[in-house]
Amino acid sequence: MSKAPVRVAVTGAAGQIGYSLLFRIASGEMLGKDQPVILQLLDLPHAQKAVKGVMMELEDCAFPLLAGMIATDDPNVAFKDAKVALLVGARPRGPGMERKDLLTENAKIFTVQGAAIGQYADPDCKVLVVGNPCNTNAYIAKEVAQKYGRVPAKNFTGMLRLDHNRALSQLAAKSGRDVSSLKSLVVWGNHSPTMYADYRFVTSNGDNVKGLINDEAWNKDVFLPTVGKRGAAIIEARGLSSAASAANAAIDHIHDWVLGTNGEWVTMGIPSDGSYGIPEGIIYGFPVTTENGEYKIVQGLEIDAFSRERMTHTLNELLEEREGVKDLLG
Ligand SMILES: NC(=O)c1ccc[n+]([C@@H]2O[C@H](COP(=O)([O-])OP(=O)(O)OC[C@H]3O[C@@H](n4cnc5c(N)ncnc54)[C@H](O)[C@@H]3O)[C@@H](O)[C@H]2O)c1
Ligand SMILES: O=C(O)C[C@H](O)C(=O)O
Repeated sequence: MSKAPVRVAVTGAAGQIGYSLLFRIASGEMLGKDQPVILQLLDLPHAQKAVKGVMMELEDCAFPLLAGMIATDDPNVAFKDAKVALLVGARPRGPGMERKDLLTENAKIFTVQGAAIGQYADPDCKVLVVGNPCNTNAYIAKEVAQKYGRVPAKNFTGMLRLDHNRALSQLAAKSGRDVSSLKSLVVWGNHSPTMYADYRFVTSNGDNVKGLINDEAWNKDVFLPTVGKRGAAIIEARGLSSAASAANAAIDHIHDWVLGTNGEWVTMGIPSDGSYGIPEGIIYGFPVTTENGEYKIVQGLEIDAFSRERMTHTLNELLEEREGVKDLLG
């Protein structure tokens, strides 16, 4: 018997990430090749015509798993009964900006959408915030949604997966090992240049990759800055922020959360439970494994002095961002 369709809400549906994302969701790459989906597309009133154009293209793909779609400018309609919500719609940064420069402009979007999710989404809705600064926007949506007591705080996540994937590619290139052989990477903290891509535990076919590379200066002077500043490098090269790779990371994040990682680690930005000394509730990149639709933080990792310093640095930035949105949360 075929499965019942799952409602997937996507905001910013007329944007550049939306254009890479929607076709892959509809083709089954996110929730599985046997899972029909109904797309609930949110964008601003002036973008509705463009959303209709994207829907025409989706129709023209004749995806067998696309069981329906709606377009709306009303968050309460877009999130109704959604089991997955991808919060992409927000202003992207331009050259010379940091992601946190978007905070005041984009933060209000996530108070409205957090309230809509809290009231109307499926109580088990899995929420991924992509719009920047994504950790703090996820924090805002989570806090606002908690006022309604329906969708639990743990369901609000931010996207660190693009950083994780970027780091994997850099490590594969440096070590000469296949990207698919690399296991146990984590990117701690904020989706910003302060993030800490920690390759100390990475293995490839049983070999420790840090040992294989054996070049501490490369870690500090090349790897960490390359991963941390990759978003800016793409803006500089393309004149626009990353889109296809961001959509790909969103697909990976939800795919693994829903369908499981078979014991392997991925990085998710999740509300801290206090693990590794990160204050409870902050949305922070952690190593997780997932099973049956639930994530679990990988525990017991040794945190050396260098790592602690980097983890605290990125935490401090998140604490500052939280302070910056305090008034919005009342
Ligand atoms: N977390 C990450 O790794 C990551 C990666 C890439 C981009 N991003 C962020 O994703 C966001 C979207 O990027 P993009 O390139 O698709 O931008 P874009 O400008 O191409 O598209 C954004 C879309 O969002 C819509 N929008 C704006 N406000 C909205 C609202 N309140 N409700 C619904 N829709 C709204 C716009 O009309 C537009 O269609 C940006 O904030 C960008 O910085 C995050
Ligand atoms: O860097 C940006 O502003 C876009 C995105 O967050 C990225 O990392 O590519």
